[in-house]
Amino acid sequence: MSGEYASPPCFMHELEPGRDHAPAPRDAWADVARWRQAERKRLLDARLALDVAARHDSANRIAAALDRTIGKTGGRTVSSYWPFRGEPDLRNWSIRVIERGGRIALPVVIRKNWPLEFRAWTPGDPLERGMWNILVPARGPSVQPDIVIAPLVGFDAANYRLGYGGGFFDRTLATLPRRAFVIGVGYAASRVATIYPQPHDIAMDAIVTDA
Ligand SMILES: Nc1nc2c(c(=O)[nH]1)N(C=O)[C@@H](CNc1ccc(C(=O)N[C@@H](CCC(=O)O)C(=O)O)cc1)CN2
Ligand SMILES: Nc1ncnc2c1ncn2[C@@H]1O[C@H](COP(=O)(O)OP(=O)(O)OP(=O)(O)O)[C@@H](O)[C@H]1O
Repeated sequence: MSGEYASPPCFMHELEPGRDHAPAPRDAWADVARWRQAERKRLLDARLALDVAARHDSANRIAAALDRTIGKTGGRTVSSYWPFRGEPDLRNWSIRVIERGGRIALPVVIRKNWPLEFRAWTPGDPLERGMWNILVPARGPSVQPDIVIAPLVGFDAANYRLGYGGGFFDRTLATLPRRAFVIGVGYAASRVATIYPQPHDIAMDAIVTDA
């Protein structure tokens, strides 16, 4: 199901045609935040309804598309992710990156409202349960990725990403000491017309899906 017909945030009715200037929406962010919350739920429910075979097939297509988008990963550090809540499983792809001479890092939540840390990971390294029970490397150096893969709940035509709502990737990308190439990864069915981007939202350099 596509997201094209989802209802817009409440303030949209204020943008009447024929006005020479639209009034500044009152507390537009509160309306957008409410809309995003409902949209996340709709998109996550749709994603969790996919069966295992469909998800597996999608992950393979995404892995192939990532290879085309990134090219050679030898000598480069790629931030991947440990999948949860129906995200495409890129763990085998991540291992292949290492086999081809690249490095893999995984994002670690240090605390809420704080940038993520990226921690180096190779197969066999011990993992522990971090925030929201996501598995993260138990130790290992903090590294700066050249390429950041940001799993998405939704995305739009201008490459803006909707995540779980913690603001972690936006906060992290805003403070990276060195610019990275940022790729939003998810299912083609997670596309919406717009996520109503806000000043804090940072567009992805590319979106990779199973389409
Ligand atoms: N696999 C994976 N790992 C990841 C991310 C991700 O998107 N995918 N992250 C990408 O950022 C970070 C974790 N971000 C998360 C942000 C919010 C929630 C979450 O469940 N939030 C609650 C609401 C909490 C609140 O608003 O206070 C919820 O939805 O019920 C989970 C993970 C780091 N690791
Ligand atoms: N650079 C930033 N500095 C301070 N606050 C930020 C920054 N980026 C995002 N936030 C805050 O984070 C909150 C969540 O933002 P948003 O709805 O865009 O989350 P999201 O992109 O879906 O989440 P995530 O990146 O964790 O997957 C908002 O309240 C927003 O103001």
